[in-house]
Amino acid sequence: MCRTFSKGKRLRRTEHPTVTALDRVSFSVPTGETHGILGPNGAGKTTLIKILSTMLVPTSGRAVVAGHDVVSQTDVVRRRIGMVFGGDRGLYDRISARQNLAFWATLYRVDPRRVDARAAMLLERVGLTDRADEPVERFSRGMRQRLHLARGLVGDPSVLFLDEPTVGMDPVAAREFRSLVGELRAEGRTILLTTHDMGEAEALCDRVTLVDHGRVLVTENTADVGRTLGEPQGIDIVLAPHQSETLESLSKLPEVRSVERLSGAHAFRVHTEPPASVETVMRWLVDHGVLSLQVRPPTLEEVYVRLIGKRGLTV
Ligand SMILES: Nc1ncnc2c1ncn2[C@@H]1O[C@H](COP(=O)(O)OP(=O)(O)OP(=O)(O)O)[C@@H](O)[C@H]1O
Repeated sequence: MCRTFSKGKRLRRTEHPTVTALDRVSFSVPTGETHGILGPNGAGKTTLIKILSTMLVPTSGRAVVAGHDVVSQTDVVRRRIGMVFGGDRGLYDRISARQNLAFWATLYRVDPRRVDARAAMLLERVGLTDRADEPVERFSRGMRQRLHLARGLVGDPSVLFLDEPTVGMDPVAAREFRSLVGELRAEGRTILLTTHDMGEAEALCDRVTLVDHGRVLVTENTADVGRTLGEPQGIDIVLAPHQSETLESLSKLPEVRSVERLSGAHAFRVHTEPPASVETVMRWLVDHGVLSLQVRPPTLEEVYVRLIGKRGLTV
């Protein structure tokens, strides 16, 4: 699937400057999977979600959601999906949480006799029953996001799109939100999540797709993505208090890229390069009396930074 946008004003009749937001993107998500779409600003994540949720049409190619084509079967797709955006879009501030949900339930053609019960059930589910009748403008970011999630669930969707749902939330609110997403995942809903938070992707996603410049770089199990790409593993070590010289010599080994201090006392993470040098460094550590050591796969963040990091801060 591809999607281009026209860029700025047309210069001459024949010229159509375009920006390619999605370039031959292809991947599939099995029913019941929580799938993360990761990539830097401008990679094409929102464009992808907009196409899959029928808000945009692809320039070429096709997309199927819940078994239905997003362009030719838009109405069916819309009845099966829910959307949750991060940020301030999509809620009416001056009316209450309950009124917001009743409004959306009506738009989703919920039976009018069941609208109140559905709103009450969703408010309970996202922990907002006590504040249900207050105007949304008084809500914190975390409460707004939980209301967003309730809104996304109004049509009881089998497929849920979450576009940076925890952006701007404090860590406690984000954790509560993730636990709600975990419950939805356990119910067997299919979830497509975009996020810049690698910890969030690691905690929630069965598989991830990394995109950059509108292209898919890799689709892989979250836990295996580093190994699949041959990313270097790390070695977590704990040194005895008298081993400061060992640490110094370790840092100077040609196979050691960096040594990172961990939170525990005398705990460090050794990053090796190339990947095959893990064994050499392990042997060196054992020979130098380091008894607490454990090889661990690269984190998603490490994989991301190595694949995309060089341009991760540019658009
Ligand atoms: N309506 C539009 N008109 C013109 N260009 C657009 C439009 N929407 C997106 N683009 C361009 O398409 C590319 C992909 O944008 P998109 O918003 O999908 O990226 P993203 O990965 O969601 O970024 P972010 O993480 O910042 O939200 C960018 O170059 C962007 O400028």
